[in-house]
Amino acid sequence: MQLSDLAATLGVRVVPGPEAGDVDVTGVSHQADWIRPGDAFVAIRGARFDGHTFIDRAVRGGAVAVIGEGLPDGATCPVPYLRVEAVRPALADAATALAGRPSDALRVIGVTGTDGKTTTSCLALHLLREAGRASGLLSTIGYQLPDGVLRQPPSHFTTPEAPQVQQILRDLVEAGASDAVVESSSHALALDRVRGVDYDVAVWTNLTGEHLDFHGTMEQYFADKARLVQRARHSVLNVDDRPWVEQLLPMATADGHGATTYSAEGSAADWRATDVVEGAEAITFTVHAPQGEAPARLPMIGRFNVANALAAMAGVAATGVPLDELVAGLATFAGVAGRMEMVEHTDGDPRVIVDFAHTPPSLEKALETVRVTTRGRLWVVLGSAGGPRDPSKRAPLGRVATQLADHVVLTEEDHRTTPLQEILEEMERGAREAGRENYVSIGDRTEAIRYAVREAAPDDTVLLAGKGPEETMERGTELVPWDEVGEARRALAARRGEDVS
Ligand SMILES: CC(=O)N[C@H]1[C@@H](OP(=O)(O)OP(=O)(O)OC[C@H]2O[C@@H](n3ccc(=O)[nH]c3=O)[C@H](O)[C@@H]2O)O[C@H](CO)[C@@H](O)[C@@H]1O[C@H](C)C(=O)N[C@@H](C)C(=O)N[C@H](CCC(=O)O)C(=O)O
Ligand SMILES: Nc1ncnc2c1ncn2[C@@H]1O[C@H](COP(=O)(O)OP(=O)(O)OP(=O)(O)O)[C@@H](O)[C@H]1O
Repeated sequence: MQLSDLAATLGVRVVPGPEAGDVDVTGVSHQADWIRPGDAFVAIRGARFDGHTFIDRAVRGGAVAVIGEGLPDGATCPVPYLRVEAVRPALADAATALAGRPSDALRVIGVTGTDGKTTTSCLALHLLREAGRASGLLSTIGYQLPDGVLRQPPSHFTTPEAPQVQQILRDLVEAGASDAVVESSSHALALDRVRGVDYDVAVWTNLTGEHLDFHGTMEQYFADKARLVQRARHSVLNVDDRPWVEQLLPMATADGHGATTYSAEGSAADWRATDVVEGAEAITFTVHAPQGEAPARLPMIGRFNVANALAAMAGVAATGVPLDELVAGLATFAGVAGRMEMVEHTDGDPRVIVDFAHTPPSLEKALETVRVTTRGRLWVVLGSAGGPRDPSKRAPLGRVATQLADHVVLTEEDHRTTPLQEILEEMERGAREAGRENYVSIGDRTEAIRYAVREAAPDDTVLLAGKGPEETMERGTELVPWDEVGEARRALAARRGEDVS
């Protein structure tokens, strides 16, 4: 694409560099180290750096133009400069145009919400594939083309920046995909990372207090997430997500857009689940849909996964897949790593479950649902993240854990540069304020897991909460490899007296 055409797309004029004449722009990046020859570099003023500082590095990497909100006083640019009003929308618009607007050629289902995004996205992908659609996924766990291989984009976001989003959608189109599921975080919606995505369907799971360190207030968090529902031609909304659903419905149906509702808790809705039976390894229920009703089996544990299943089914149904195919697809879902993942065990071992719940509401739901299928006592091992993460959830996590589990082991979870002792004390305070004393604090997570697994009886369940599938632990400024399921396996082996040194 010629730079003059890109400038026209962004509605701005080019400030020429020392060389006269137009240039061909072949890509775009906001990260100087990722620039390939022919790219435009987008200079973002961030929290830590001004991207303009990296112009020389980007040009050495082959950048042929720079897009930004204005050069710093006295600075010059060795290549043409496009001055825009707002740099993040420009990054998205440039990336979308350069990728050839790939989402126009796809049916796109966007999934947002505080909890359940990844599970719902993976379920939706599975249902689409079982219905015979060549489909892809962009999610916290990585991205998948129709070949089903899980790949990682260069930055580890739920939803990466616009150039990667658009590149992945482009790759999907080139790989022959007809459908895409895009897990769309509130950060991505607020920071215009998905601005160029043309959503056919928006799926909303729920909204609870999280990420307020970024959004500031619940109202802003809601408004940022609601952008997805406003943009999509059809929305799938959770009527149990009060009070937000009342505000969402009119937003979703403005501009002649459609909406369907779902409820896993027996409320009136287009999609409902009744006769829910939670088993040790699967949940069965009757699904009531606009097309009729059918018995369904979901091979997962966790009552909230009924809501995720309804959300995914309603989202995929909105793209034209019939109910019988959805129900058949549900029965063959293999689950998502680190979400209610059961660790294999032998007779005499307690049941150990690894789950990603890291907010007080999701921990509450996780403990409630695990309790239903626990014959003996319920243990939970958990921590709370430090550094920039919201400190206000530490005491509620301590309270919820000690109120709903019989035994609680408080431990580390990415404390970063926050003193671990400070986090443990806040969680202990939450427990004490609830009048609970059923906890111990063991800072080292390996030791904490070994303690709970060793002390638990065969009928007990040990829930390892908060780390889920994460592959690293942030201790101080150190990033150490982490494998929660591996830790659980070694703890079970140690309990059986095997050598795990
Ligand atoms: C709050 C937030 O989202 N900030 C984002 C912001 O960072 P920042 O303002 O600190 O940027 P900066 O590091 O000062 O750099 C400014 C510019 O210089 C560039 N730069 C910087 C250094 C360098 O060596 N070279 C270079 O080119 C950067 O690429 C950037 O364009 O812009 C950066 C560039 O894209 C993002 O990496 C960064 O995400 C931060 C690291 C982050 O933690 N984001 C998380 C919280 C996030 O997005 N999470 C959501 C939700 C997850 C969930 O649902 O749980 C997600 O979608 O993952
Ligand atoms: N519908 C739901 N309601 C409440 N809690 C849920 C729901 N679905 C999943 N959870 C809990 O949240 C955890 C994370 O699930 P999942 O990864 O699907 O959500 P997410 O929204 O993608 O999370 P994140 O934004 O942190 O990546 C699960 O391990 C489970 O404990």
